Amino acid sequence: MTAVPERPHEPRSDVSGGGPYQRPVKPRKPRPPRASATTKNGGTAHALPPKPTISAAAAAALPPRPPLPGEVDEKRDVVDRAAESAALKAEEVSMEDAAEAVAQEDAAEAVAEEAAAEDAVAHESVDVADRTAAPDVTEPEAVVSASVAAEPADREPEAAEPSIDQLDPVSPAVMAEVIEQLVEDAEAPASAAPQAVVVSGLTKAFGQTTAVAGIDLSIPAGSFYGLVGPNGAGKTTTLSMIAGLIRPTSGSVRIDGVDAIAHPQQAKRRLGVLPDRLRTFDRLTGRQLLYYCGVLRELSPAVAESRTADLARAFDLTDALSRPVSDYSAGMTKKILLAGALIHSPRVLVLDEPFESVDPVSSAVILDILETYVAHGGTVLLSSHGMQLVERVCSRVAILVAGNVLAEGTIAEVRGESTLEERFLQLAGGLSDVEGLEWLHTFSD
Ligand SMILES: Nc1ncnc2c1ncn2[C@@H]1O[C@H](COP(=O)(O)OP(=O)(O)OP(=O)(O)O)[C@@H](O)[C@H]1O
Repeated sequence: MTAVPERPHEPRSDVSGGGPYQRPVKPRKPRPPRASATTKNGGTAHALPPKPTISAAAAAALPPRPPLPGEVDEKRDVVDRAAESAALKAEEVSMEDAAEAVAQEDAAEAVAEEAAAEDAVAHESVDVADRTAAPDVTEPEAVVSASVAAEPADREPEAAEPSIDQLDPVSPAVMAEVIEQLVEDAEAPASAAPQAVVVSGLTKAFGQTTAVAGIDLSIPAGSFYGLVGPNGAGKTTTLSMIAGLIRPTSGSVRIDGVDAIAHPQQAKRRLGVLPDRLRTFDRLTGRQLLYYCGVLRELSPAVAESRTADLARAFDLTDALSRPVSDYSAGMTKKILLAGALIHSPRVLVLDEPFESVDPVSSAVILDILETYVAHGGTVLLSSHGMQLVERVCSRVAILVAGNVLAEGTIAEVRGESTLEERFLQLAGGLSDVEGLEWLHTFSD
């Protein structure tokens, strides 16, 4: 609730008893008919007259405007917004405040009537008197009316868009509060970048084995994110939970804002997945496999066929498309499955060891495809044992050891003064003890 500043009342004796009161000389105009309008808070209120007609004495009976925010050296646009907000706040003042404002208007009206009686000008009407008699005078708009009445007589003519000088006065305390909030908003950092994948407290236990021990990860949209760790650290388990291939023991996974556990189908629509173990429908030919990957992801048959040809060309698999996938090499199988993960152009790619077994030429092609995909807003989350590759292509990395995230951040943050590999070795426990293998040097033949 906002208090309207108290306004001193002009004693009537000043007007009628030969005091300093001077009768206004400004000619009064007939009052224009009132129009009805709907207020912002749903009530019906009369629109303000274009310019209130009030005597100079009545105006003098009301206090001067409070200082405007521009006087405290705020930025002009902040001030404009503050003034607008303050005007809105002024509409929200209570009924008592409105009544008080009306009482002040009454005083102004009495002054004007007194002057009119003295003048014996019967045809002159005092505009404010009519307004006070209006039944909706306690509507919030009425407060604004009273405020307008307090404007100095030499104000510029009202424009369609009021200038800052024409805005209604509000309490300095309210104004200060609004300004403070606006300045806070202006200084607040831009909202954080959207996250493609967010996992919280993610845990997976296989019997007595805790593969993933309650990890938190946030993967920004449009980033190339690396998950590294020694064998058995929990990388595949983590990626499998994110991809919806296995159910977490506890914790949550959100894909592009979708709760992947509550709404797995919606989440999976946004994902392209290259699983670790290359289990697939390997009795199908490469062409059939890609076609079915496409139509299962709701592509039309024509689009699925066309993209199959594009991907086969990119991955150098065109000649192999007619052969059963069971006949493919490990690297070829990896590539056809990667093509299958890409065919529906998902927002997020979850790739478990995408470069494992892939020759350098194909690796370069895959990298090129993925970097372009990320440059266009896609997100890649991959696991890899290739520290140099991760260091080169990823923007962020997490080091997972024994189911826990031991380091996470940008590549520079995680590696510090060392290389990523050195940092990895420090966190993963360094080189294992090779003592006890002397027998290996005594050849059996
Ligand atoms: N289906 C399963 N049943 C039982 N234990 C499992 C299963 N899958 C994984 N584990 C165990 O969970 C732990 C993490 O395995 P995971 O495959 O996630 O590790 P990883 O980091 O991917 O290892 P690598 O680098 O060797 O692929 C291991 O101890 C593993 O034995």
